[in-house]
Amino acid sequence: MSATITTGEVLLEVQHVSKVYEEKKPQRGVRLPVVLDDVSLQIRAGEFIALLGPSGSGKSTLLRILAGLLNPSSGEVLFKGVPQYGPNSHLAIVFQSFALFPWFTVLQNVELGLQAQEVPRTQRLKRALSAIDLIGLDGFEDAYPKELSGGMRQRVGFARALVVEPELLFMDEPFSALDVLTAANLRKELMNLWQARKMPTKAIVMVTHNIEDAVSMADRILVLGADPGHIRAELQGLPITQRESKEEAYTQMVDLIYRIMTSPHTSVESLLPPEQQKTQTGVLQPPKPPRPYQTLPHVDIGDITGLIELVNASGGREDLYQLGRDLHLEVDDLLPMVEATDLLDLADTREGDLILTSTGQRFAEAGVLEEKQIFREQALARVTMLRHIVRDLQKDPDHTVSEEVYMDQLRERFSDDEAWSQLETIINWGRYAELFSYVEDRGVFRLEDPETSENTRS
Ligand SMILES: Nc1ncnc2c1ncn2[C@@H]1O[C@H](COP(=O)(O)OP(=O)(O)OP(=O)(O)O)[C@@H](O)[C@H]1O
Repeated sequence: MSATITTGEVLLEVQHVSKVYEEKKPQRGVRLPVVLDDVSLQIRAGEFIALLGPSGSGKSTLLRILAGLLNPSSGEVLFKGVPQYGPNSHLAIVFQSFALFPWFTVLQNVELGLQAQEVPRTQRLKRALSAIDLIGLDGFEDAYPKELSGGMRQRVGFARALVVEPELLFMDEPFSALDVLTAANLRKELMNLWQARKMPTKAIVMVTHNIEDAVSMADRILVLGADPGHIRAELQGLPITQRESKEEAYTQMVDLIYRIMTSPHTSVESLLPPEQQKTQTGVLQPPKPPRPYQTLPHVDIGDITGLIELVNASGGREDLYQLGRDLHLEVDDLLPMVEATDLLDLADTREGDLILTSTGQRFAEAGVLEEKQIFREQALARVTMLRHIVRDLQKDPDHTVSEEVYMDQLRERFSDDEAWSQLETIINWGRYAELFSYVEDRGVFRLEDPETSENTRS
């Protein structure tokens, strides 16, 4: 699927790119997950693109493939129509973690960007000083990174990227390690430089977790979906004059993206207001069908309880965007919690709202013991592997079963890491529901009281 809503010269593109991370030592029976599946994207001169998507949807992988830091497993990367292999010298990246050398000064860190290009010493110095000046670091040339605040360090990150005068600037969550005010300040300055064309960069691509960053900065917003990673929706950004939180169009756009991201299995088209369906969107992919097996969101019970209680306090229905704000959570952190409440049939999502079911309402109003009882009933009814573990424990003469039995099943469906995470969530939920105990050093599940758990037999 290709970009369709912008018109400048195509600088960089990926065509039908897929990615599977090969293991150094492949293990038999372990499934290698497809991280990106048939992604095509064009980056055009003059545009600022934001890549949004749930955690694990492959945003950083896509950015690294575009930058030539990672090879796709299939598909092509083209720079101005020419196939690319290896790092692209026409672009620079700013990372979340700043990635500065602590033993070099600000000036030396910025100059480093030019050393690889073999720019003569005097020119290097001139260009580094001018990048330092541009990004507001004047006076800090001789300081070491440890003497600088997070915001100033990230400025060094920007100066080091801009000193090479890249045609494309990539940013991987550039503001997420900064406090709110510092991030807002740097964001504003960057946008001023970009909009006033004070930097030589022709296009910017930013990976972000923050919907508001995307809406306030980007000309085009790509929302990735997961399992496997793909471009789910392409939305035209707002005109610059409407990119402020007091504007109605801004609130509507943020709300729409929230709705898209919190409804991973709903067609984006059905979430769009009719007037937007034709005018403001490009590619809209039908949702990937849910996996034919269950995937548990990794969420603590306390978070599920807190979310349900908060929605109950708002009368049993609350806007997801508002919930994210109340809980100070990015959509990526809210999404697994919403999925968990949906999986346990405690709440449903509809039109961007989270609505408690009658069981969810009972759960919110219950005391601790009853809450646990409801959780146990819901978990047994809805979580297949928990039900299987309890059934196997009841059948076993010692009421003990090894975790390996379930890890073998999980490894057939998930990567090794994800299989362990799935098991960990099953253990947490099962322990809370008092369905079994888990003996960590032996890696076994045990039925504490086979008599009382008789009623859980399925
Ligand atoms: N070097 C690697 N080797 C193996 N798997 C990897 C590697 N890097 C990333 N992955 C896996 O690829 C998937 C996508 O990761 P990626 O970091 O691209 O996603 P993302 O959308 O940027 O996630 P996040 O928002 O959490 O940073 C994840 O499941 C991750 O575990």
